[in-house]
Amino acid sequence: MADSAQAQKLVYLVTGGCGFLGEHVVRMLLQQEPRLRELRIFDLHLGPWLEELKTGPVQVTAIQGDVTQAHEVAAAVAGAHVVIHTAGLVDVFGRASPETIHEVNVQGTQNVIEACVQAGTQFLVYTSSMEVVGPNIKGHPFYRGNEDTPYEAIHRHPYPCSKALAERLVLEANGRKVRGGLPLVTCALRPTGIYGEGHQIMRDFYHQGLRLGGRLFRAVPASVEHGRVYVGNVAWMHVLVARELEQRAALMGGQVYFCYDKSPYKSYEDFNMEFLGPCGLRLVGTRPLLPYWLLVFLAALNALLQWLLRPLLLYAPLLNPYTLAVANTTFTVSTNKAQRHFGYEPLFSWEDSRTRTIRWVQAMEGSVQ
Ligand SMILES: NC(=O)C1=CN([C@@H]2O[C@H](COP(=O)(O)OP(=O)(O)OC[C@H]3O[C@@H](n4cnc5c(N)ncnc54)[C@H](O)[C@@H]3O)[C@@H](O)[C@H]2O)C=CC1
Ligand SMILES: C[C@H](CCCC(C)(C)O)[C@H]1CC[C@H]2[C@@H]3[C@H](O)CC4=CC(=O)CC[C@]4(C)[C@H]3CC[C@]12C
Repeated sequence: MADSAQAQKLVYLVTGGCGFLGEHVVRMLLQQEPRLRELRIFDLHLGPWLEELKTGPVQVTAIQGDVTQAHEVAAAVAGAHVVIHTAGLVDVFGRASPETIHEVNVQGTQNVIEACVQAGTQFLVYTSSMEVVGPNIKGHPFYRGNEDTPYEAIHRHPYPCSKALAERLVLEANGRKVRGGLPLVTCALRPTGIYGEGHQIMRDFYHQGLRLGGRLFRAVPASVEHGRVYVGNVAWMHVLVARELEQRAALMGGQVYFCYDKSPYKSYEDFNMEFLGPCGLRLVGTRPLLPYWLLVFLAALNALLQWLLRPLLLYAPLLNPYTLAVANTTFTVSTNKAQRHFGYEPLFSWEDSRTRTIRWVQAMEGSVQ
């Protein structure tokens, strides 16, 4: 794939290319992959920003489609050299049913794999998640762990269950013969909590803080550490993996990689304050304002209300037993596997990542709904 005769010859498909991560992957590919001839962006909802990309040297093809529809996926994959599958239903708040989450995340991924096999597409990069590992339902900490750290991964929530199943499908598909007889080469990337421009939960916290007079109230002890990674670095890692898969198929095929960078380990809330603080918000309390037992009670109450109200309306607050457990469990990654296997170094320093995210939050001020 790398020789110069193939300059500007490659066709890439990015599923979920209009999502938070997907948009960064799309823009990163256009900046960092000189061999691109055509970039296909497949998503349930296409963004208007795609129009501006269509004037460049690379053919940008927007495809409105649904990963649960095998024929739509097959049509999008036909003729592609590489597929980056980021599309997924990211729902830990109970907005979608467990069946829908399974259908999109698991069946959708199976459809992508089958489409690659049928079309003769040899390289598949899958966006998995740290949630495939944990935190588990027992709340065991994962402290500075790497891809080989033993951890009891037990899930009940539909989102991590679906990501774990989908990741397994992708890894098991490595080596399958695609049309033409060559082996499929697959790889799964596991971001920790992604942040950066376009991050919906950061947006929600910002607006909540504004509504509360510039304050947010601490709910999680500062001692609980969370792994976070800048969206630009996650996108860069996808681009690099896609680029290196052919040359290093024997090493990288069937492997998982955590997505990491130099972002500091902090609690979820303290980390968010790195951006929201310079935008005028304050985190009140050095300890959680409410005792943990009360949060557990409120989370359970929210779950009950969600269930009771479901026939009438969708009640999906941030606090539920699952998000409380995740937010209260240390999960941090310390690894250099991506660096060893394909030379990954973060493209954005922590200072750059922080500045970019702050600028994005500040730009929102003018457009507060
Ligand atoms: N946001 C985070 O912190 C993390 C996200 N991930 C994974 O990264 C991937 C991208 O997540 P985000 O960008 O945060 O979410 P997102 O919701 O912003 O993006 C997902 C995209 O997939 C599209 N999509 C959903 N259902 C679809 C369907 N049936 N057919 C076609 N497209 C569909 C959506 O329209 C959206 O554009 C997901 O696979 C998620 O599991 C992994 C770790 C952390
Ligand atoms: C919503 C949580 C923060 C609010 C907690 C409360 C209500 C007590 O104040 C978020 C805390 C941790 C987040 C998750 C984490 O970053 C890992 C994730 C990985 C993914 O693949 C998807 C998203 C998420 C599950 C993320 C979701 C929000 C949190 C639970």
